[in-house]
Amino acid sequence: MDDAPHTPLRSADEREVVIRVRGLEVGFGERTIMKGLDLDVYRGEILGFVGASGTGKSVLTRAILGLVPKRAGTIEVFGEDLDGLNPASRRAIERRWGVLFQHGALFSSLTVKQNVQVPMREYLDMSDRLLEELAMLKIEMVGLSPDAADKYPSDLSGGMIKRAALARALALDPEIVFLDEPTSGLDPIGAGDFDDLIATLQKTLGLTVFMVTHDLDSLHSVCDRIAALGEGRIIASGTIEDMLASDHPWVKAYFHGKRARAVMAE
Ligand SMILES: Nc1ncnc2c1ncn2[C@@H]1O[C@H](COP(=O)(O)OP(=O)(O)OP(=O)(O)O)[C@@H](O)[C@H]1O
Repeated sequence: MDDAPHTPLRSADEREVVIRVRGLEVGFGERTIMKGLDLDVYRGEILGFVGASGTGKSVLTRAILGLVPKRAGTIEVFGEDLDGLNPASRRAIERRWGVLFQHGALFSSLTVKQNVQVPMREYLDMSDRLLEELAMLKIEMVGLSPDAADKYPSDLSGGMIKRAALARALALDPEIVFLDEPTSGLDPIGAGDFDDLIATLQKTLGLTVFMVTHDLDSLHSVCDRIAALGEGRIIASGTIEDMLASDHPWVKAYFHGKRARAVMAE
């Protein structure tokens, strides 16, 4: 195993790049979902990832996480090429990210606290007392009351499930969190509260957040940068102002559409 400290990847303007994707190609059978896709994610930013339904936002997220195979290209996380890692180094990288999948994906037979403890039990060797304390800390961190800890997912509201899933994603103090449509299914107030929570955690913990979202409110209120996926690659990226200035027809329709205008007017 290569234990030498890695020199962080830097962008041209000296920002640290925590995820670098180059020339990525992913497909299933005869279908190519993305090809020649390049993307940089910078440390400490909230990157909102948009694109029409079915363009491959979840597939890209899963490809970065190593859950779907790629046909070509490189994916570097924290400066390490994920293809070149032995299993121990790979686990060490995985410990440094947390994931909130689209539907929360909590284990229904486990309580909230037990769900939060799953990654802790897998990666950490600690006493039951410490596991208990750490899990309660994460539950509190996402704004759930202590009595939610012993509830089962079926006893929780949609917003509480998202928070519990976020607590589990934060279980190992990750540097990056991947959120796949975290506000889908929440009412606007619940979605706004969740956005505020993400923004607070990003500031207090210095998290890098990779967030797939259709939620224009989230894009406006919490994202530092936005990347749009279409035609199997990144068709536009930058601040909300950059997106508003884009000539790409889909980006234009999305950011200047009726719903976008309503959000801008708020
Ligand atoms: N395991 C798989 N096998 C075959 N096709 C797949 C697989 N996973 C995803 N796809 C296909 O890849 C395409 C992209 O799917 P993906 O879920 O990434 O879209 P998305 O941009 O996240 O969409 P949405 O916004 O609706 O969630 C879809 O056409 C989907 O059917």
